Amino acid sequence: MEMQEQTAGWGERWPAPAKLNLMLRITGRRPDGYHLLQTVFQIIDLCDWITFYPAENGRVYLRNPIPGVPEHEDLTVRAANLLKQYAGCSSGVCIDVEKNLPMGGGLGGGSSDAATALVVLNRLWNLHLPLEKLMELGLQLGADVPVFVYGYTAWGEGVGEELKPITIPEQWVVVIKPDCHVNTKQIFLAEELTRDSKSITMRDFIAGDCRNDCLPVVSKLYKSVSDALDALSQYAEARLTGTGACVFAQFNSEQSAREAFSGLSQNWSVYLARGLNVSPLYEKLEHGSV
Ligand SMILES: C[C@](O)(CO)[C@H](O)COP(=O)(O)OP(=O)(O)OC[C@H]1O[C@@H](n2ccc(N)nc2=O)[C@H](O)[C@@H]1O
Ligand SMILES: Nc1ncnc2c1ncn2[C@@H]1O[C@H](COP(=O)(O)OP(=O)(O)OP(=O)(O)O)[C@@H](O)[C@H]1O
Repeated sequence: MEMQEQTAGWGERWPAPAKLNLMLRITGRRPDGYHLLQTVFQIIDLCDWITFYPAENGRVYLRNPIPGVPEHEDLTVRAANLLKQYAGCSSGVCIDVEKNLPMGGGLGGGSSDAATALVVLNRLWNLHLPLEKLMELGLQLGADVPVFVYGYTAWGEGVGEELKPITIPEQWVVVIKPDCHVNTKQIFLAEELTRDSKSITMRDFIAGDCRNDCLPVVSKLYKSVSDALDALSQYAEARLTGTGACVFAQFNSEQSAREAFSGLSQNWSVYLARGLNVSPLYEKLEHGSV
């Protein structure tokens, strides 16, 4: 029995879901240059999958490093090391990331990988850190990490770390990944970016105010993003997630989403997904063995 408790969860696949920013307003800028936002993060069912294996001598390493990302910079490795350092933990881990989410797409894949590492290793290493502490550690890795630790579709303010629950219909979505990587920093540094949007309420958002202030800058700099928006607009209202490059549209029925998906797949890299109110990571934690 004791043995089983020690090994449960190791060697299992844990989901790291993507998010969409259903709206994104920039309401100001902090003295350190970071932008103050209002956003709605919706978790979707497209996922990376992460497996953790015990490792000797406190080593933290990747089974398969992502091409182009040095191992020590990988967000899962950084998350594991941060957790070890904060908790004074001497355990090790070998991390296997099955990467499905496009990088630099505005879907938050790297951030979600980091959040899954924080939440699952907290359990596997028996650290018992509270969720708030994991969110705080996550924020040191990136502005999108806290929402994935939180694990619910949320209304976000601050730089995205002040989160409140919001329940949204779990609609079908079609996501296009244009063939470019958008550099988040470049967009936030752009002179022409609107930084003084008025704050809105959840009610304004639900009534249809879902502008993304990054859209004009991104579609001007990246033609393939504006082309993708045009293509998707033939089926439904198309929006940008985060700073892009991905664009998405919501559909009320699976059939209408599938029609758009098929129509677009010939010319675009497209994903069909479902909006969720609860992260699949938490579904697994509640029903799984850890
Ligand atoms: C655009 C969003 O995806 C919306 O969810 C996030 O705000 C961006 O989150 P992220 O990719 O985790 O970004 P980070 O890695 O924290 O930041 C990348 C760079 O973008 C700029 N940045 C980011 C977030 C923010 N609120 N203001 C900023 O000015 C900073 O220059 C930062 O160095
Ligand atoms: N495990 C990881 N998965 C993806 N990217 C990683 C990872 N570790 C480090 N990175 C780095 O982080 C960068 C951003 O990746 P990510 O997938 O989070 O982009 P994104 O979808 O644009 O995120 P966001 O919506 O947070 O801006 C990558 O280009 C890569 O250099």
